[in-house]
Parts: sequence; C-alpha cells; structure tokens
Amino acid sequence: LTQRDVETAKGLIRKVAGPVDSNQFLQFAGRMLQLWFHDCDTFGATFNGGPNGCVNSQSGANAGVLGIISSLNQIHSQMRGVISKADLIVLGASCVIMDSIPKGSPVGMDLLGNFMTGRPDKTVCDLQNVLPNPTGGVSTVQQAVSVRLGLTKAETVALMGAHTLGGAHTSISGFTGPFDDTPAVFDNTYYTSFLTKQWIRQQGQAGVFWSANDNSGTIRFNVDMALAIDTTNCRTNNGCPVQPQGTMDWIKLFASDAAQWHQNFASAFQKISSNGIRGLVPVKQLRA
Ligand code: HEM
Repeated sequence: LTQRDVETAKGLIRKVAGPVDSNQFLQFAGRMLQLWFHDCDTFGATFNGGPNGCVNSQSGANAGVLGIISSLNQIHSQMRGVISKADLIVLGASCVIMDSIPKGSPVGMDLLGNFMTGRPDKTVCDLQNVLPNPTGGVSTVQQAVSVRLGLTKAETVALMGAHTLGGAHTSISGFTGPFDDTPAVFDNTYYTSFLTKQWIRQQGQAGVFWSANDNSGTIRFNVDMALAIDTTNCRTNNGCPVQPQGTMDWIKLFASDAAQWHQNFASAFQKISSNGIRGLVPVKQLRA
C-alpha cells in the first residue's frame, strides 16, 4: 500500500458520499460513521472482535449499514484488495467526519493525517448480537462503550457526540428523527442542544425516547439523555437531577469548546480503531 493508494481510496469514498451539502452526503455520512462503530464495538464482546471489516449482517441493528458495506466492498475490489475492508471503514469514517466539520470553526483533530493502516480482514464475521440497546441508561453506555472499548469518561462522552451526524429511521430502529438540527454537520450541537432545548420523555413503539419540545423533530435516545440527567424519574430534563456519574460536566465543556471535544474524540477514535491490532503503520510512513 502506498500513500497514493490511500488517496485513491479517499477519492472513491468521497465519490460515493457525494458533495458535503447534498442529500446524498446526509444519507451516507451517518451510516458510514455508524458502520465504523458497529465494526469496532465487537471488541471485548466477541472472541477476536474489533475493527476487522466484518459486521453481523443478520443483526437488526446493522440493517442501516448494509448498503455502505456493499459500496466499500466495491471499492475494495476496484483497488484489487491492496487496502483491507477494515482499513476502508476507518478511512471512510475519517473522511465523513473531517469533511463535515463546519468551515471556519476550530479544528482540534486530524483523523486523515493520522490515519493508520494494516488491519487484517476477518473472513468469518462475529455473529453475536452485541450492540447496545438505545433505551438503556448510563450503565449501558459504560458497559458497551467505556469498558468494552477501554475509554475514559471524557472519551466516552466525546464519542457519543458522533450522534451529531445522521439520525434514526423507523424501518431500522423503530425511532425517527435527527439527533440535532444540523444532521449533516460534525458540529457540537449534539452537546449544546442538551442545554438549550427542552426534552420531553416519550413512549414510542420501540420504547422510551426523548423529543425536543420545539417542532424540530429532533430526538434523543435514552442512552444519550442519560449522559445529561438521571432519567429514571423525569418526564422532562428541566428541573431534573443532573446525571450523578459526572458525564454532564463533559457535556458542558464540549458544548462550550469544540476543540476540546475534537481532542477527546480523536483519542477515542484512534484507540477504538486499533483495539486488538498490532503493527499498524501511519499513513505518513508509507511509500509515496
Ligand atoms: C450506547 C451506545 C449507542 C446506542 C445504543 C446507539 C444506538 C443507535 C441507534 C438505535 C441508531 C439509529 C439507527 C437507525 O434507526 O437508523 C443510531 C444511529 C447512529 N449511531 Fe449510535 N448508538 C450508540 C453509540 C454510538 C457511537 C459510540 C457512535 C460512534 C460512531 C454512534 C454512531 C451513530 C451514528 C453516526 C448514527 C446515525 C446513523 C444514520 O444516520 O443512519 N452511535 N445509534
């Protein structure tokens, strides 16, 4: 693999993603990033899990990412397999994140410049359904994100900010709506809207969720809301006790300082993208 090959792969991914302000990008970006999480989140949960280019296609939670997998498979064949599918997933997530940071806002990470390659693909996928339930509480996030992936509290809250991209679909999770008002932009409104919007607890077909009290159609899963408040006995976030685990302090920091969020996000991203893999090579060290 050469630096030029990585540039070619980026070009092919960006072609499928479409222009950053297009509806095509909005559809692609959230799913691409979700695929990265679902590939990585098997680490510590299944034997030999981690970023291995393979997700359980029979799990309902992966229904939304199957189209992205087939696009990446095509790129993998086009490039005659010189770059693994696992590397393409990390590269694809890095592209959609870096490309959708709003122009002119502070940037505290360089996921593309720090891209590392060398993840082997697993031929037999992890078949267990290990992905977390969105109706869970803060312990769900602790188990399925912090403990399983080896993240600090700050990194965990920073990673959940990935819910700034994309949204939920009735046909996939049974929930519907974006998670903030700018679902195609990797900005910190995931955090600011915890503080600026009033959120109302709802009981939907697929279970409990929270909707913004402003006709924006914006929703939050209980796992998201539980980072801010103790959701157990509250109908709205207003006047509700703050989450005693201390995660609200990080929400406030990331809401006021996007560069701090980026730094913690980048460190979570690098950790999770290399869990269980030895000998990754920084793109900068590849032959031109
Ligand atoms: C406890 C942890 C988490 C739970 C329970 C959870 C659950 C979900 C669910 C149910 C959806 C909606 C799927 C759909 O209806 O299309 C979703 C979307 C998404 N999730 Fe998470 N998630 C979690 C953590 C994360 C993390 C750590 C990331 C990091 C990359 C992430 C990235 C995404 C993205 C980008 C979308 C939007 C997908 C789209 O637009 O189609 N999630 N998540």
